[in-house]
Amino acid sequence: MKIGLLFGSFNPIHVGHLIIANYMANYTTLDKVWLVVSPQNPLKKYHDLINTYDRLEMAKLATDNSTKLEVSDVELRLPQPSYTIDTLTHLKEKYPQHEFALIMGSDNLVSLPKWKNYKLILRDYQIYVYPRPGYENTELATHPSVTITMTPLMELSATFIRQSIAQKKNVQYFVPDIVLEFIESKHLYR
Ligand SMILES: Nc1ncnc2c1ncn2[C@@H]1O[C@H](COP(=O)(O)OP(=O)(O)OP(=O)(O)O)[C@@H](O)[C@H]1O
Ligand SMILES: O=C(O)c1ccc[n+]([C@@H]2O[C@H](COP(=O)([O-])O)[C@@H](O)[C@H]2O)c1
Repeated sequence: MKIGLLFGSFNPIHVGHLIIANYMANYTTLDKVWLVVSPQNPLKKYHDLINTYDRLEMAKLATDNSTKLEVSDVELRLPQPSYTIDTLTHLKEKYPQHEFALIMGSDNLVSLPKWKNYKLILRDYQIYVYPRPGYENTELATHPSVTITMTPLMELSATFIRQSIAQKKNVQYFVPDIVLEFIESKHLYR
């Protein structure tokens, strides 16, 4: 099977993530998309990063009724911070029957040269990129491993959702109802 990997902190998962993942699983040659929950992003310093298990649980709840989206906890068992090349190497060994590809926004394609062993990533993996406003121009866009898609976008971020919850704003529809129920029941991001 050809599996697209969408890496993220998912702090929390929101409809922006789900729209991208579902588009990639249905409108490209990918068969499935795995949302890989990163315990610690190597390039981000959070002060409000909640427990990895709660982030994982919300991602699972959000994708429970999908046949094409799955959640992977593989990075919980790997050294931190989570370097994508290391996770890819691990997955390739563990699932030799699958072909793995990467999914990322054009913002990440611009910063890809800062990632660990990025040349190896480009050499060995296909990358499906969705455009993000302000990040249209990067020479990597024409790299043979890169496919630029026409994904519909929803400019929403987990940062905005966390801040909104802290300000007691109603974030219904930014996250699936079941995720909102989880956040409220555990008093997250207050
Ligand atoms: N609204 C969105 N549309 C498209 N891609 C998104 C959107 N929000 C996040 N992404 C992408 O999803 C992946 C996982 O993102 P991440 O979990 O860091 O979410 P985030 O909303 O950007 O979080 P934060 O605001 O906490 O930094 C990243 O590749 C990121 O670029
Ligand atoms: O491997 C790296 O060097 C590397 C550097 C920065 C980010 N990443 C991965 O990219 C994912 C999305 O990053 P971000 O900054 O858009 O949230 C993150 O969860 C990491 O798995 C990976």
